[in-house]
Amino acid sequence: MLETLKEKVFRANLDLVKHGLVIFTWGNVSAIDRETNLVVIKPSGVSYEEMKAEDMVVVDLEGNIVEGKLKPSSDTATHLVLYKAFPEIGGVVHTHSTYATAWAQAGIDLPNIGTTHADYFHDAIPCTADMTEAEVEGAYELETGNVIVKRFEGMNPVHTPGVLVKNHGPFSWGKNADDAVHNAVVMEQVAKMASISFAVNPQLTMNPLLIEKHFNRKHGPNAYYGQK
Ligand SMILES: O=C(CO)[C@@H](O)[C@H](O)COP(=O)(O)O
Repeated sequence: MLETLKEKVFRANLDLVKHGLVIFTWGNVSAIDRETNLVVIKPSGVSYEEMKAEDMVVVDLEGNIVEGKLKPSSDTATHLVLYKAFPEIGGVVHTHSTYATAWAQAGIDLPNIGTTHADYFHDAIPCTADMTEAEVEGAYELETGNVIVKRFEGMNPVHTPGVLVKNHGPFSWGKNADDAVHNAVVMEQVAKMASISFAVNPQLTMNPLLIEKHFNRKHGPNAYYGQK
């Protein structure tokens, strides 16, 4: 079932390697079929070199395996929370990419201080709060999703398609798996740029007019970037 989506999710997982976002098996991509509400996700702990499209696992929104010989990603419950909370999204990515993870470990929001950031993320990329003992000792991956959703109260997940899970790493999302991977690559790049910028000048500023200009030129009703 969902063979086409399995192939897309498989290719998207390989793109994490292509773009230098993962070491070993440190990452995962999923996508949802909104007609059936079934999610396709990579198997846990399988090297990208050995992975095949038919290894992708199909689960329902409660995490039950609907099809697949292998165990789904250990982060599956987090992906599922995001699909339930953000009906606009179609794909989710988690990595331990170096610079975005470093910001997550630093425990602060990744500020919007450049047009590269503003082209894809309207706001600062938020960092979640510390997880409580109950959250860590409980259904950890489920609670990881819950702390992301709590951090996004009052925020638009389409305008800011990513988050830094404190002391863990980045999650990104998009309209499909490829879009989620694209946003994961941008998150890593703008985290790297911000790290260098702050090292050069800790007193950074950003023109709010540039944020609106750059975000709106790629998003929304009057977008004009590319061949639109
Ligand atoms: O965050 C982690 C581990 O801390 C995970 O992202 C793994 O690094 C990938 O796990 P699988 O998807 O292979 O289960």
